[in-house]
Amino acid sequence: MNDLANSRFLKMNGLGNEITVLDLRGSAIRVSAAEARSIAADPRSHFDQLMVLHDPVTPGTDAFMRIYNTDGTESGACGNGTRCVAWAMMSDPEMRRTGAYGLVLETKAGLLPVERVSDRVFTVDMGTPLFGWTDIPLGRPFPDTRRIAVDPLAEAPELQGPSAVSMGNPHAIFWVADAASYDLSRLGPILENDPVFPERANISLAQVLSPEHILLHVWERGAGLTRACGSAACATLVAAARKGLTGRKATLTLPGGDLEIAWREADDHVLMTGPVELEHEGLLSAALLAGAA
Ligand SMILES: N[C@@H](CCC[C@H](N)C(=O)O)C(=O)O
Repeated sequence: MNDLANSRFLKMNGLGNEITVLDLRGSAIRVSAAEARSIAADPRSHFDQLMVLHDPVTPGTDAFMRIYNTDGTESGACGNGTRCVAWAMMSDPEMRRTGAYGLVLETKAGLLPVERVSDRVFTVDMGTPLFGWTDIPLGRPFPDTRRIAVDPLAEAPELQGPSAVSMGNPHAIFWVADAASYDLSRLGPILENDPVFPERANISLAQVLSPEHILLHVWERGAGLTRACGSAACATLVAAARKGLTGRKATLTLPGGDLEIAWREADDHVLMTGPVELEHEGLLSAALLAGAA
């Protein structure tokens, strides 16, 4: 029997970004890429991101999170998933609970302090954005990552000069006049795999509506078209502010709803505020996991 078979999971979402939460604290079990893909293959536990909780590593933190995409690859950041984990750790009756109003989560990319704003609304301190071409990373030097170059697409040659940002994961933001007019499910996989992104990238189409409001459609690396992406919203606000298109605070409207993003002047940290929803709980399918190497 697979170690994960019949483990309890929570199926949640952050603005429709599908999140499955699995609590492995207190055990030495690790999820393999094949197991993550099996969990994603079951409609009950399907996810854009699987958030796996492990015992804390850094003193003063509440848990270490490993974040898996649908294709089994791992990411250093997931804003919507981090809010879901915070709700689960503070409110799920069967989880070992911690932090009534706030906690600190850790990923391979750093620390993420979270505060509860109301029952199902949380603010995550997503940390400091990085703009250096080696930090993002990009495959070749760009002195100014507010505008980089990708291979032109035959069907949308105007998609050029994206901004590139790391929020603990790589993001490319294309500035467009009408985000909804593009077929991102066709263009996303090509742009995600452009040779300029050696670790691939999350692809955003951003339409600036005003200095306080951006419309955003996101193709997620390793997961595909999603209804929302928290780290993309943070990366987009920061990139827009650096280009002088917005101030340091804006509402980001995604297909799943709104996120409030603020880029704090005092320490350059990006704060993301948004809701979470619990859909159902369940037990991981033993039959599907039996097929995972
Ligand atoms: N949905 C997430 C980001 C997901 C991570 C991404 N696909 C990656 O591989 O970096 C969010 O809400 O931030």
